[in-house]
Amino acid sequence: MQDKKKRLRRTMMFLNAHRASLVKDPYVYRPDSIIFDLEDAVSENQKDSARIQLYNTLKYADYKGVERIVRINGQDTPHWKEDIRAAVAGGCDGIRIPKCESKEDVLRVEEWVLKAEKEFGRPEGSTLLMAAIETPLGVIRALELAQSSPRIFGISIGAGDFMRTMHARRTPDGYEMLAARSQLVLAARAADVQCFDTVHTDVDDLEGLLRDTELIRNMGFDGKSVISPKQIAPIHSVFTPTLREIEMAEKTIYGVEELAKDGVGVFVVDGQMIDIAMVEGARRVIDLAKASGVYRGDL
Ligand SMILES: CC(=O)SCCNC(=O)CCNC(=O)[C@H](O)C(C)(C)COP(=O)(O)OP(=O)(O)OC[C@H]1O[C@@H](n2cnc3c(N)ncnc32)[C@H](O)[C@@H]1OP(=O)(O)O
Ligand SMILES: O=C([O-])CC(=O)C(=O)O
Ligand SMILES: [Mg+2]
Repeated sequence: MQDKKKRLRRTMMFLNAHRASLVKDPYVYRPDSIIFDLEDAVSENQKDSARIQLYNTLKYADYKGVERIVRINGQDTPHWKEDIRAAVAGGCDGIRIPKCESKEDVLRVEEWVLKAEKEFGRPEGSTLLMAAIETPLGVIRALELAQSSPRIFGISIGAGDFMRTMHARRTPDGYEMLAARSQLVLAARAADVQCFDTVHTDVDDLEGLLRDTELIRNMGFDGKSVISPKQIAPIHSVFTPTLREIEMAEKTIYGVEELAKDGVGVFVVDGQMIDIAMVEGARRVIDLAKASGVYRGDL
């Protein structure tokens, strides 16, 4: 469970669960996770057929190890309980709960997930949850949501609904998102769960996508939702440690190990002061490099 919760999720690609052309083989684009959307990408009169298509896809398509998450409809709709049954019966890895505002929003979903696990003979507790935060109240209660259930592996910010409910406007610099992003990443780190950024809706704006991704990676986010395969490679490039970062991490780990024997606690590598406090960050760089498949060293 802990391994599943902590897996690499640099990109989580949304797709409309109703569109056969999208669900048939999206794993070929190698996102870290797929999010089958039953919520806003599916029109009201297609909800039932989207759910049936979702069940069949989860049950019969081999996604070659790519994680399969389902975004259910909101709890103010008549759909969410059936969404959970279809997702769990099909064997999804996790459920994304939209527009979360309180612990109860998560606990209600958890109750129905457990019922479905029992009904369809899935291992109890195996379906993970993530809380999507998309309103001011949700942002203020980010820590409560991040700590709401042992099934929670992460929280995410959704800019579309957040801008709507804040009466705010998106700008290229993203200042209007700064308070929410900061609050989310603080809550996620405090609760030891992952943190994901919102989608970049302009699929042709590579420059803006890279700027946003650099920003959220520097803030401590673990990944970003995407809406198009075009967005996967640029985001992975930002989240994959560079050769220089890997070399510096190795020098830090080996250096602290070696010099500690001689009673040296602080030293300089390439003009940079290194001390014991930097080892944890260096190990994280190596772990991310390993998970991203670019590490060739012995650590
Ligand atoms: C604010 C929110 O709530 S966001 C979450 C809900 N939104 C979504 O789920 C939208 C997901 N994205 C999509 O549906 C589509 O990318 C759209 C509608 C935005 C654009 O669709 P298109 O115009 O077909 O995109 P485009 O021409 O770039 O597609 C190129 C290829 O990538 C595929 N593709 C595009 N988006 C996706 C996707 N999300 N998942 C898998 N494959 C995709 C297309 O099928 C196409 O494949 P092909 O060349 O084999 O035919
Ligand atoms: O969570 C996301 O990025 C997509 C979404 O629902 C929103 O922006 O409202
Ligand atoms: Mg939304």
